[in-house]
Amino acid sequence: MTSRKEAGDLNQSASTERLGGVVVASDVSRTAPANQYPEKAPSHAALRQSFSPSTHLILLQEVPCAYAALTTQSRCTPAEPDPPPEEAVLSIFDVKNTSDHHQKAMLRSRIQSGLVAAARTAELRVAPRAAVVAPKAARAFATRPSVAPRSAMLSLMGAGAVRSYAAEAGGRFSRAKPHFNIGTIGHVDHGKTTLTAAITKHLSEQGGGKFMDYSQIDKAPEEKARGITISTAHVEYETKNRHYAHIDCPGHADYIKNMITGAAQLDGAIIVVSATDGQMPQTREHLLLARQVGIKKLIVFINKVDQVDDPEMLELVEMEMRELLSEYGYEGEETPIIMGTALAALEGRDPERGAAKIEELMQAADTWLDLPERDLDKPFLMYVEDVFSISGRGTVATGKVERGTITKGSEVEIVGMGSNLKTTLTGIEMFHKELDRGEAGDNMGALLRGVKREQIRRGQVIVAPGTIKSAKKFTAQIYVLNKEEGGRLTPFMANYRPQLFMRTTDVTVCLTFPEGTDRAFEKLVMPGDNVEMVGELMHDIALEEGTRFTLREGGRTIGTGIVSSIMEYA
Ligand SMILES: Nc1nc2c(ncn2[C@@H]2O[C@H](COP(=O)(O)OP(=O)(O)OP(=O)(O)O)[C@@H](O)[C@H]2O)c(=O)[nH]1
Repeated sequence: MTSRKEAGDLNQSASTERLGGVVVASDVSRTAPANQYPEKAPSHAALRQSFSPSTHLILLQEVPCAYAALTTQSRCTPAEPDPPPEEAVLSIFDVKNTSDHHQKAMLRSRIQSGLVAAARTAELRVAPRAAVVAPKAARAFATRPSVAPRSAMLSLMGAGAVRSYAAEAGGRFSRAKPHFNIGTIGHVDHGKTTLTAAITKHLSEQGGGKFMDYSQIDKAPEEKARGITISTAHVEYETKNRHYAHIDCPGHADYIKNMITGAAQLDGAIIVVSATDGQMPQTREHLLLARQVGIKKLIVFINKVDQVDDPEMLELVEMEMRELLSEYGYEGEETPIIMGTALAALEGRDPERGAAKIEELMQAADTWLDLPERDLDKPFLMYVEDVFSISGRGTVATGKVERGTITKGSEVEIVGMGSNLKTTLTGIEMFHKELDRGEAGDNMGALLRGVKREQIRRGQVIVAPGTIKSAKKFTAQIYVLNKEEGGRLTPFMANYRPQLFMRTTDVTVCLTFPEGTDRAFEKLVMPGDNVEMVGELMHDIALEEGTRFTLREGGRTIGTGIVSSIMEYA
């Protein structure tokens, strides 16, 4: 058992991150003196001591095999497997003494993707406890657009609310206005969250939704302390013409993965650039990702103009943004660029550069950002993002409907990760309201008949039966990010194994050159290259021609790609 002192050391020197009240301890082995890795990881009880009693600690129970093997190798073992639910610890023991670079990178990616899943597991675990405290609390089962996972967790803990199904919450979702998924992207601290709050404030004054202040969007207290957004937050508002779901994408480099998942759901985006800094590395990276995830048009908001006195400086930022947009395949000359101050709009001062600019921004959104073709006529496909057990109702999977429509009572198939399970969709809900029909673009919850919680996982797809297959091997066109875009500094060769992120899933992929490639054994792929490669996945996922994905290694994005053909189905 680790002593209180050791646990305290761990608190200080291990890289601990706080995710909405959840403490994530990583690199625990780093706390040991060099060459003396702990024989055993600190116990749950020891970790518990090092954090305040009010901190919610959870355990990542589903330790991936590779991770388990590697932790053994580094002579760390996961924390006690089954601590009391409300006091579990998510302990991540990074590996210091494995020399296998690829395995290490893979491990890191797995850890990152495990965080959100773990937070969600915790959220479900606290639900029954909250129910005891407040049995009559408002019952609302939240799909993704209205409440971010992390904020949902906090509201569960704070207000004692319990997840339940929409039918119990009452009301029906209105489709009076066309729906648009918009988001704020851009470099860290350029003002994305402030702008999001300012938009809700402005529109709420015109009756277009509810004002969400900064702290409601940028929710967790820990996060406020660090001043960075960790998870994507979802907000809902309306203009005269449209209903918007808004995703505030985090700008911090560590959380690009979240941004990728968030950005993948965007129909259009507002790229926020601070007038003081101009474009920064993440401005470029987010632009590239926006293009790769199929966002056709953007609007630029040059923020913090109150801090720049020189009009020439503003002109320069605008000019550079237009050039950058063109460089990344956007219509640089025509794209609306609005200059203002989100903070002034939020604080209700300087109306000319504040509120008026938010109005201009939303008008540009209504007119410049085209409503996407919803692919309504194609066969139904939804990526599973979260899975919940709703007592008395059954299993609900949430996610974005990629294409097609679905009505209650339809047959569906769950595909990917070794599964092709047929079932019936018995309920659909969105924004806490029940619907008879779900359609492309919706973020919906799907109630599935006779499916156990363990039978469906994030990363699988729910589809019209027989319309997509799970694949293991494919060819793809890949763009490898260069140094300026935050990519690798060095080239890689065949058999490179980064982590492939696609919509709600990630899996290790082995990249080789297509058959017949001249001198493939010595061929190098340089940062900045565009290259055709063959990818073989560690496990199968639903794939088809045109599927886009992102490649990451060691916590950073190294490339993006698009599937050009399927070579082998699962
Ligand atoms: N002077 C001034 N400050 C602003 C303005 N907009 C935002 N800020 C400040 O800039 C800082 C960062 O703003 P955020 O909205 O948190 O930035 P963000 O892009 O969401 O940052 P991350 O969530 O960390 O990616 C905050 O201190 C804001 O108060 C503005 O128009 N003028």
